[in-house]
Amino acid sequence: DYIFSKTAQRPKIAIVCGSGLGGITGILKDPELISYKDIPNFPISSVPGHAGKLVFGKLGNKDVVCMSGRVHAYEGQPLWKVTFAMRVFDSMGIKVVILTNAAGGVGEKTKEGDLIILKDHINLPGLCGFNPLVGLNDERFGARFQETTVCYDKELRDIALKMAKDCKMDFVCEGVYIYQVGPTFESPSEVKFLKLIGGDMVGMSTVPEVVVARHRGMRCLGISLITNKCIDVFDSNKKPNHEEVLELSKQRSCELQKLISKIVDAISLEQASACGI
Ligand SMILES: O=P(O)(O)O[C@@H]1C[C@H](O)[C@@H](CO)O1
Ligand SMILES: Nc1nc2[nH]cnc2c(=O)[nH]1
Repeated sequence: DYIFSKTAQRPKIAIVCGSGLGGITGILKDPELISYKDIPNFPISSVPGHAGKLVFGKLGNKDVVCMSGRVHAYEGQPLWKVTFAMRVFDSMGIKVVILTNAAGGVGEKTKEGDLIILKDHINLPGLCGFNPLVGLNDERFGARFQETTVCYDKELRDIALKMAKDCKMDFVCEGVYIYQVGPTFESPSEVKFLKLIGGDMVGMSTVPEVVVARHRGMRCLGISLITNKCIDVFDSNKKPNHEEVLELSKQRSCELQKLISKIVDAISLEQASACGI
């Protein structure tokens, strides 16, 4: 109610901006900003590169809302707060959520600067009991047992790959994202393990949000920017750090904005509602 009292825009598409990836808010037409701190109960990020505002506006010919800044579990927030925005989006009538993140490349398939469309994820903490759907379930908001066979909408993934091909972006492909809570970056042995279990990239966000968004029936598309290669050799002098993550995000932000704009243009919202999702 608070959000709708502040804007007359009624978007059906939400975009969650990962670390340093909030630049897309700068290309929205007729932007209207709402600070997280003014929205009742909305959690505020403490991480550099996560601004803390909802920005409504037009991307091409469609209304969207961008979440510039997200909270992560490693900030000490419970998962219901980490995923709170998904419940807000659902009550606003959002049908499609595009989630971006900065991630470390795990396998040979990824290199710095690649944009990887999430084909699937491994919810490592979820498998060990740290899942946003743990707790009493209110059937009005989704089933007790949520299936996760296709978390990342096939039609949206195909659109993303086609748009990347049309734009000759040869650094875009699909991959599997592993969620770990953080805030530690991975040790070399952990990287070997992540590779072994089938991950292409690893990050500290997105998956809890997607689990809740799917529980609410919203269609999801995930895009990882590979900001660094995870280090799987012992005694390396190279160390991952948040500054290099933000630097790479800055360098690739134009391409990511272009890709998201094309995807949003190509999304058919009519088709989405015709499928009942
Ligand atoms: O919000 P995202 O997943 O883009 O943020 C990543 C994970 C950590 O928050 C941070 C590490 O540099 O970037
Ligand atoms: N877990 C994790 N998250 C990241 N976000 C950006 N780079 C990384 C990384 O190497 N590991």
